[in-house]
Amino acid sequence: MKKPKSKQVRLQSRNSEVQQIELLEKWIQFGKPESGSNPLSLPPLPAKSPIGRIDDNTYSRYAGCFKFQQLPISKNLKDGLRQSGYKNMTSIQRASLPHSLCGRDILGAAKTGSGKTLAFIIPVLEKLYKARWGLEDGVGSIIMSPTRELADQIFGVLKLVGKHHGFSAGLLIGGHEYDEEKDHVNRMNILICTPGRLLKHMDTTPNFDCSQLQVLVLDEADRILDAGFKKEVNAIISQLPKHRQTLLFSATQTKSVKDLARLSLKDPEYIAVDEESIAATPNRLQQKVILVPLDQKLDMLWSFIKAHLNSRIIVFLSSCKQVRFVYEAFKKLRPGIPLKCLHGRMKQVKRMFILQQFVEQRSVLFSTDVSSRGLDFNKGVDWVVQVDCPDDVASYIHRVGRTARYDSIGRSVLFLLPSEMKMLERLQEKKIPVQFDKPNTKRLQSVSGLLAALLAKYKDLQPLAQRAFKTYVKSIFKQKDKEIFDVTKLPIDEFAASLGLPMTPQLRYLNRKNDKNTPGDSVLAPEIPAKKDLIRPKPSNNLLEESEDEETLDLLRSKENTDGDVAIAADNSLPTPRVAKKKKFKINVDKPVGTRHVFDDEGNTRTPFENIACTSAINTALDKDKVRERFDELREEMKIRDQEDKLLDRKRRKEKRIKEKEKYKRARNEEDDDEDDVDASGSDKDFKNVKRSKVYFDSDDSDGEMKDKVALKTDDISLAEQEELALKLLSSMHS
Ligand SMILES: Nc1ncnc2c1ncn2[C@@H]1O[C@H](COP(=O)(O)OP(=O)(O)OP(=O)(O)O)[C@@H](O)[C@H]1O
Repeated sequence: MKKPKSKQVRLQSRNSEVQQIELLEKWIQFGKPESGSNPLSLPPLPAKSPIGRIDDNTYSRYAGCFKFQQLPISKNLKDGLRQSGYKNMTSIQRASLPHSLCGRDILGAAKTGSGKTLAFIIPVLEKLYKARWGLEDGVGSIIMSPTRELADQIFGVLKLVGKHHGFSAGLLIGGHEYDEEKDHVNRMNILICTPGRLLKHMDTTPNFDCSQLQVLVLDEADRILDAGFKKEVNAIISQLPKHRQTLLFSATQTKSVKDLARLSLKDPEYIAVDEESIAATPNRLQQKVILVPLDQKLDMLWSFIKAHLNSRIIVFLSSCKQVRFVYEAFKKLRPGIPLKCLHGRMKQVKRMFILQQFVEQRSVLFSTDVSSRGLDFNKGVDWVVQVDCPDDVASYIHRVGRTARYDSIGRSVLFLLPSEMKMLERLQEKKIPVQFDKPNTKRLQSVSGLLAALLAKYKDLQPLAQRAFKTYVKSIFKQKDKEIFDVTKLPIDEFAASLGLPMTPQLRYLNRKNDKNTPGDSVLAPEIPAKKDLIRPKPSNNLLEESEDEETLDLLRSKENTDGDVAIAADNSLPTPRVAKKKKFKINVDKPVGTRHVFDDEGNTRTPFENIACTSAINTALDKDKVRERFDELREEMKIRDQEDKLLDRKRRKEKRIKEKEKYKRARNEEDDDEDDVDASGSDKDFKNVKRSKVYFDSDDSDGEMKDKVALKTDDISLAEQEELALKLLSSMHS
């Protein structure tokens, strides 16, 4: 067991810490680079020149130095860096650290894989060290990342290089136990978080206080500051003190004055180390663009995977649904290399597990843009394959940046449709050295036939293929950049066939009525049951495991579906599961639904009412008008009661829906508060909508049930009452 330090030893170490901080402060002040200067333009320090204090008033130069050991940073950090294998600084570290260590705000841009993480972790640790920050001081620094995986990775680097510092650090991301975080968050000095989760703590954790914040870091700053996170980030910033150091880093930096004004940066240093460089992407990255018709994309991908069975490959597709279909279908075709998939709808634990497996094993990872930013697979990715065109050049840069990191080599290939060739121009305009090639079709292996057979064999795959088809076309339809993404130029039918679909699902928003292959509305009309008559049974298959409910609901509640076309029409190619809705029970006083029959003297059946009313009438010669009058009265009475019942029913349904919504909100807050933190570019936005629709659907469903119950109840009451009233009527007539 470690012996507790004696009072004297503690005093000594405190004194030496104070002295070290004093020395560091003086050293930093002495060699402070001019604001706006570029430390990269300075010559390196002569070999074997002294480091730190030279004499009483002179210190060594640190701006322009090459080694971490030459920086005015604490011994603890130097030890941490050395033990983690970091010796020489990368360009972005050399350019930014002399400024950030002086406490200046930084707006840093450098290529992917160039070491930006250390460029912000070092000033964070040093600022708190020099302020002698302790447990009781609370949150001293916040590091925000757009995705959970990236936050986790930053946390790992912080733990590694900061292990000799005594700061407490916490990872606040969705998918973690919120209550556990809540208990510890107030004792954390450094928080690494996604915006949604941080805001949640700001809003709900008692005594959560960031008023003493010293340093705010936004990694992938352009992403965090874009529209997807705007609300959260504005709310967070409004709760942070203005007097702080702010560091913004990204490979594709924002220079928008509006964005920077939101952050109240003070004379920030603009550090763009690669501005002069020929390429905006890593030098050791070989980049290819190939022209692939839409209906050959999967053939090309399959052939590519078969030709690179001993590689680590990331395949980017545009949506979760694309990812799931291609992953499931290719898995069944067994290419001879492990396949994995990653998207924003997966549970956090599973996401982390998949990433871990991908690092450990040569495999193919099918992914959405959730893994396009910041992730550093330490064993290296051999290939980045972009099957679907990225939204823009920035997205391209981040995707290809998953390979060729630091000093390793890497290769990437982008599939472009003939209609997307404008993207090639855009890449070239941004100094991205891509080599354009025509694909080698001789080695192309066609999989569409195999996919069709798979779809016929595995019914689970059919809905996946349909969704992949529809989501892809819709994503192109929704793209703003029509110069690149033109849905009218897509060979829709060929594309559907290439996924193995026997018929092209209908896409009404494309107005393809005249298309031979896609039956128009009028042709489809008799085939399609009205939406109200359909209840899609929940698919019971293991392919639709995680978040399948949401997907099913998404399908049911998608815009297309609410418009009453796509989901149903699309199923024209498949046997549409039709389940008639339960009939609503209605009370008809004129024709009671009572099942009890009595027989008259001639053996004719009579309903209870007839029996009571008519027979009595015959026997007692009742006044028929009086009877009719009384019946009318009763009918009116029934109507009023029916009305009351309906109101009561509506009120109950409303209350139930509110309860459901509240329950959902609570659950959503706890589990997925930072859907926003994951890739707002589609997949995770989808997720939000889907989750929402789940609740509405659930409540609708239960409403449906309730309606039936109420109707049955009304029926029960009315039958009983009918009898009771009839008896009353009898007695009144007798009297
Ligand atoms: N000074 C250094 N010496 C050696 N390796 C380094 C150094 N700095 C960073 N690295 C390594 O380089 C790799 C990329 O670093 P990092 O993840 O910080 O890049 P990045 O610029 O943030 O990339 P991205 O833009 O994709 O987020 C990591 O594996 C990291 O360990």
